[in-house]
Amino acid sequence: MELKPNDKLNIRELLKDLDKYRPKRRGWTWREKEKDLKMGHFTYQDCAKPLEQSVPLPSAKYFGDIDPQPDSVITTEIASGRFEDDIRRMRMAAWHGADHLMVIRTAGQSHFDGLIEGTPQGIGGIPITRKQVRAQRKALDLIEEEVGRPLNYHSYISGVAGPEISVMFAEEGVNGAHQDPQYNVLYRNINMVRSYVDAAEAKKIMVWADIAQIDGAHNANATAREAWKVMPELLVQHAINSIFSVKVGMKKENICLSTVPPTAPPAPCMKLDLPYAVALRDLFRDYKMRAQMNTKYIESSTREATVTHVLNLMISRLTRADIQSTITPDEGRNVPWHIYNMEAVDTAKQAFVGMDDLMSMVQLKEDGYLHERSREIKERAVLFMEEVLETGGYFQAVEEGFFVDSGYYPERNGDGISRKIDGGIGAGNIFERDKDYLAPVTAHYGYNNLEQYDPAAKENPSTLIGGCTLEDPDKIIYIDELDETDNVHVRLEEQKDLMDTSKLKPEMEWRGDGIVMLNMFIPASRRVAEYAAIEFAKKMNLKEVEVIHKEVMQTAEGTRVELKGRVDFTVDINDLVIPPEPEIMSDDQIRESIEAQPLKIVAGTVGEDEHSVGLREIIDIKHGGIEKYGIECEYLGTSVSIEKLVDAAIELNANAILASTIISHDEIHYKNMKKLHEICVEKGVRDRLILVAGGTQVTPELAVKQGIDAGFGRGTKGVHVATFLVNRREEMAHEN
Ligand SMILES: Cc1ncc(COP(=O)(O)O)c(/C=N\CC[C@H](N)C(=O)O)c1O
Repeated sequence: MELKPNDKLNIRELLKDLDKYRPKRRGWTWREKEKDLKMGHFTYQDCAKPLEQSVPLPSAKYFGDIDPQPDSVITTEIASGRFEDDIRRMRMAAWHGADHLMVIRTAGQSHFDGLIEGTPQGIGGIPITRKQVRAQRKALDLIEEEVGRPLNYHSYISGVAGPEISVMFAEEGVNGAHQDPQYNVLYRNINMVRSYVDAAEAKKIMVWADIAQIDGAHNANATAREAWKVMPELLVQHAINSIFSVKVGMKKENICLSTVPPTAPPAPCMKLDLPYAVALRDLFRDYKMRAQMNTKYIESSTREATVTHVLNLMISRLTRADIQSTITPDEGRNVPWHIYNMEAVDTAKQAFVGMDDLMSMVQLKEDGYLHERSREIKERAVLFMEEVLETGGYFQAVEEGFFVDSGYYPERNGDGISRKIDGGIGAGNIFERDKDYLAPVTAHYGYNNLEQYDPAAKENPSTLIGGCTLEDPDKIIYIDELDETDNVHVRLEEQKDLMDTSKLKPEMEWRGDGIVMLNMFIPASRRVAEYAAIEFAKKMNLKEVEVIHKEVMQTAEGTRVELKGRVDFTVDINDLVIPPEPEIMSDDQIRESIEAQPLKIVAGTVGEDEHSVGLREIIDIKHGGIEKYGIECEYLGTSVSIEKLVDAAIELNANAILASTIISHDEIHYKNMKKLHEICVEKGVRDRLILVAGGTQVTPELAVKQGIDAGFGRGTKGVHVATFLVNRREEMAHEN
């Protein structure tokens, strides 16, 4: 299979021969930094090798459509619950610049004490199964070919089945995984002895597979009553998982500390979060930093979340982020929708390239508040660790509720998460290995009496069985489906009307869900506005209408309301009347036509409007404007009356009038177009003048309805206008 940019990824095709699929490689891939990267007019210092195909930022069009890629790996979290839909989201995210696709697991998979098989639908994420992992890794093999950059596939090796999942991930070429026994203990109440024994095994296998590890410290940020209070303990949590991983044999460049700036505005978050970020990177300078965005202080305003996340990105830029994980700005109101995954990836890309080479201009002060606060956090962390040791070690400290206490250590409020050493899920099921214990497998932690059969096997255990599944994937028992009703084939059958057909339905979470969003301002108080908005949406025949965001503009004057609702109908592409894309002639064709028959225009920004940039770009030769074709342009400036524009055209015997109509309040742009047409008719020159209007809010079809010859909207370039003028003059010559 090969992906073509204009063809959808064929899920059915992808699912074929999954039993024969083998991963192309093992291990994590970091971005290739390119020093002095030249793109367009600019040189970048903190960027990586560009993509071969991508979706640039909207404003890239002003800079020759460049799409510089920051040097940090960028993560997007994928969580729809249907892996077949997630694959499309992964492709979109990869085109927007994500190279770390992190797949959230279905709720509670941590408590499954074995592997799940097949393709059941998940809740808030997918049940991580071999088949789903294979399908997604196989898809990423194709997607990385089309964007031209390796893509890291990631999910979680936590929970009761951690070791089993780590083996499956190693077999399936998974590139990154969360693995932190503290997560099991604190947040999933899995027995701590079991969790550390399992973690040793899982990490050993991750080492073999070169899987990059992300720890679970970020969870304390989200769980603590006041996130900034757990900063000392977070350093301790990072230390525990990091050194445990090193002891198991994990290399430090694969140990990624998961760190979240703990606060968000209106707190003075830079003042609170930057010292912590500095302290962390100071203590753990040999390890990788996986910067996460704040998920705790996030509400239903995607705007507010985005600003908070840009501040988080600034901390990353001021310190270090080897992996920049992104949180969708709609995290605070529902399961992330794919359009917001792209927003989050774009926010990271945009902020990072916007802050390119920042540290060549600014420096973090090494004295004063920043230094003192950072040092104080480290001191508190050391004291915390010392007390853990005094109290009898980690297990004892957990039992005494040391962790996620709402006090700022050494302040204690006695409300930490306490777990019994002999309690929790999986308690009491750790057994000492017998003297003759043997496991002929390549990656295995601890006592393994291989010499009893072959002393040489100690270096290469699986030689005893001719290779285990890590050497011989044909030994993997691949199970296709276990549930005949809850699987991807049933879902695809349900969706068949919307796949490979001309029928379209809007979607937010899943293909065919019909979900749309509405944004409206209601001039009423919050409660009234909410219920009025629902009523409007219902009258628009939306189903299951739900308000997903309310924002007071002023308590009495009005409220902004965002809603979601469902449409039940489809639109057939074949029924759409799509006007042809404006054709453009080659530069030479235009020049030849103008040389053969000179063309003169008058232009101005009409009405009481001072915007001039857009029109100048359409006209001026230095912007690739129409002057470059030899068209003679008489520019009358801004705030030009319609009458003056027409009189100038008559006086100069021009062929055309170009009116810039940027302001669109009260449809003034269309009113001015209508007036332009009418004045030309009144003066008896309408049939010899080409009338063109342009502006960012101009819809071509509506412009022509005002009587002018053409309207040009956002993104128009000189070549579009020049092509139109040449063609329209030709038409008029035939008409007269
Ligand atoms: C160490 C660890 N293991 C497993 C899980 C989740 O695993 P279950 O939900 O199946 O228990 C988590 C959760 N956080 C990861 C999402 C976060 N938004 C992130 O980007 O890190 C975790 O931190």
